Amino acid sequence: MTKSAQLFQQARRTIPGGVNSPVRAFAGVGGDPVFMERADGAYIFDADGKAYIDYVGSWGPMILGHNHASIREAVVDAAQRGLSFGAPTESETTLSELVAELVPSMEMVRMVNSGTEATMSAIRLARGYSKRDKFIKFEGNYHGHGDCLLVKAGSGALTLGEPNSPGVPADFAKHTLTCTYNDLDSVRQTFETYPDEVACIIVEPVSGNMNCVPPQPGFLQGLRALCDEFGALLIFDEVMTGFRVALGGAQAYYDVKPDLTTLGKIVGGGMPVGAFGGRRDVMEYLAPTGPVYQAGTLAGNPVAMAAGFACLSELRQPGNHDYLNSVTKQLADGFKALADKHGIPLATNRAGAMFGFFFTDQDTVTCFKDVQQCDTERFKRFFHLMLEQGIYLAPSAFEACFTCLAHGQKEIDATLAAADHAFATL
Ligand SMILES: Cc1ncc(COP(=O)(O)O)c(CN[C@@H](CN)CCC(=O)O)c1O
Repeated sequence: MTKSAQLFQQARRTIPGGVNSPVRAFAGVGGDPVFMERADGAYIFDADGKAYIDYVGSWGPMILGHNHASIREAVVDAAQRGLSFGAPTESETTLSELVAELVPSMEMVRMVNSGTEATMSAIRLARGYSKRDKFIKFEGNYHGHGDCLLVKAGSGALTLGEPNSPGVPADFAKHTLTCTYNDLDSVRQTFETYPDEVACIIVEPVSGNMNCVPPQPGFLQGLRALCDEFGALLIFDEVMTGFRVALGGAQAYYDVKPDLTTLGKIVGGGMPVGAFGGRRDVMEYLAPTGPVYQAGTLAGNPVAMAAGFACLSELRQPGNHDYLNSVTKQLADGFKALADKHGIPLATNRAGAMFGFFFTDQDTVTCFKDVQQCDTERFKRFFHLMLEQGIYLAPSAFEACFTCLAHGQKEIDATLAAADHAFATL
């Protein structure tokens, strides 16, 4: 028995499913999860010492590559002054100012501990500010596990086939209105059905939780116009796309300005950080300046702030996003060319430093229903063929692949060689 298998057997005795987040459990691909022990650059190493080229990157945060010296040194330096004070520190202002500089729509920022906290808080703020109860989300979008958000969610919930999670009272779900991604008519119809009741739209400006599905031309601009027409706030959930699709996020890439933005993952550089922010008049409605309550013991933790600041300071260096885009294009185009070579129907999507591939003969994949028609059984076989060859993809057909600055030509060539073999063997 491998050490990873032993660790999994032991973990399941005290941790549900042996994991602290369901998508890690390999339920979407079958087999047992691989226990990892360390990571460096583009590589992650399992408990048995096997190396993998990593395209999960801790589900997005590791855009510099693992164990980056500037983040590690910042964390060690901050930790030497104490881990947490429960009092304001300069480090929170320093990171908030950097976020506001890189994402100008975020005039004010509140730090939290996860993407889920960011989205649930942003929705509460939008509801409090607008004095409206309903909000619009999209099928296949995932915004964390807040009760009102686990309605036709993507990501883990989709993989586990329980889009409407038990434990969410119907009264919570009834105010969540679900529309079709890339379908502005479905949004207009919903607004017209509830003309003065919709507080906000929350959207992944590039979907990454039904695998990678970018917005069709005009979709995000249309959501902006509909929110303005019906007096709702537009929330971009950039937990995944923030600083990844472009340095300024998907809102910079597509030039659409939301009222609120949620962040996670990269903003913490691998430490537990989420954030939400936006228009000053809206954000000042938040306690203690306003009546909408939100709080957190470890929010703005100085060690985590140091990690996030180091990560963004490094990432913003000139040329980095051009490099990430070129790596992502090479991989997506390479997968497509190799699938064609082997007569495997495959569609690919990409946006900035994220990409996805779908086993389907559809020309395009633009919404949840398109994704549902894809061959997930073929994905499972492909996933394991790649894992055996030392390529660590997201263990779900409904997750995107993430590139990082440590992915060099050697890693790209090795990944495409492994894909060539996997496509030939499918
Ligand atoms: C767009 C978007 N919004 C919110 C979240 C929730 O963030 P967290 O609470 O997991 O930090 C996420 C989390 N993403 C998943 C993977 N797609 C995290 C992985 C996991 O659940 O373990 C997200 O992608």
